Amino acid sequence: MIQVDKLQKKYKGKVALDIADVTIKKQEIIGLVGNNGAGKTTFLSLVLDLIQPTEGGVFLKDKNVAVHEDWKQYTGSFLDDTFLIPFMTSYEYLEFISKLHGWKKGDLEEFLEENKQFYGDDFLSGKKMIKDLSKGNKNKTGILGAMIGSLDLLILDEPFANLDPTSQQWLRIKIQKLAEQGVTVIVSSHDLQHVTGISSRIIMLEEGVIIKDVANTENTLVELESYFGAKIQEQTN
Ligand SMILES: Nc1ncnc2c1ncn2[C@@H]1O[C@H](COP(=O)(O)OP(=O)(O)OP(=O)(O)O)[C@@H](O)[C@H]1O
Repeated sequence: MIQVDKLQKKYKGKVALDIADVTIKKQEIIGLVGNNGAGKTTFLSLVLDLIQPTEGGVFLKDKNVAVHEDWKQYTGSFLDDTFLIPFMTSYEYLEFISKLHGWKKGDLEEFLEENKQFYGDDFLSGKKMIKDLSKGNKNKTGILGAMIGSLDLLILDEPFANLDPTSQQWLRIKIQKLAEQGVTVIVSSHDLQHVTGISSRIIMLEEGVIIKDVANTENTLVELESYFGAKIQEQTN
């Protein structure tokens, strides 16, 4: 599904990301972890062709994302508020995205009915523009927008942040269901509980380099917590 080939991104000569080679298979749920500045968003931005690599490339279904556009048809993503349209209501935004994917009104209504536990009654029927929504409801709008279309790949940056506990649980179940249906998922998160709760594989970045790439097992959460905990010791010593 995803092939990363000698991917490097430098900002003013300083390496932000340097990944020699990574393959992500269909239906994997990748939990991308790492401290602030580790390179997670840089990696996701390169996969989504939002920034240009200094070297190498990302291939989705064997096609370089920087050269071909096919991947846009089957890739849903939400990295941050810049993906939203601030002067639209949530419904207008989702309707806009659904039209881009060739959905009819009935398709959107069905999608909303299927996912209605994720949003409150007044969330989609309200007249509030996205710019006036709470941070959590903005995130819900972006996450729902990312799930519209014939998804083969879903990419979410910090999706659990600002969501209430019920919505966080809903999202965990939803991501796992999507993977069961054949979707490949990459979730970047600082929330180790959530990320190990859903992922099949954990990739850890540090200073732009992959330092861990392991199957997620029952011990992974404890291992990650002790790894990041040890950083405090290193900093205080
Ligand atoms: N536009 C930019 N110009 C210069 N440096 C940048 C730019 N974007 C990112 N960087 C640098 O690249 C490195 C990786 O940043 P990135 O945002 O990918 O990290 P991250 O793991 O997503 O961090 P966080 O957890 O804080 O979101 C950091 O050193 C950051 O300062």
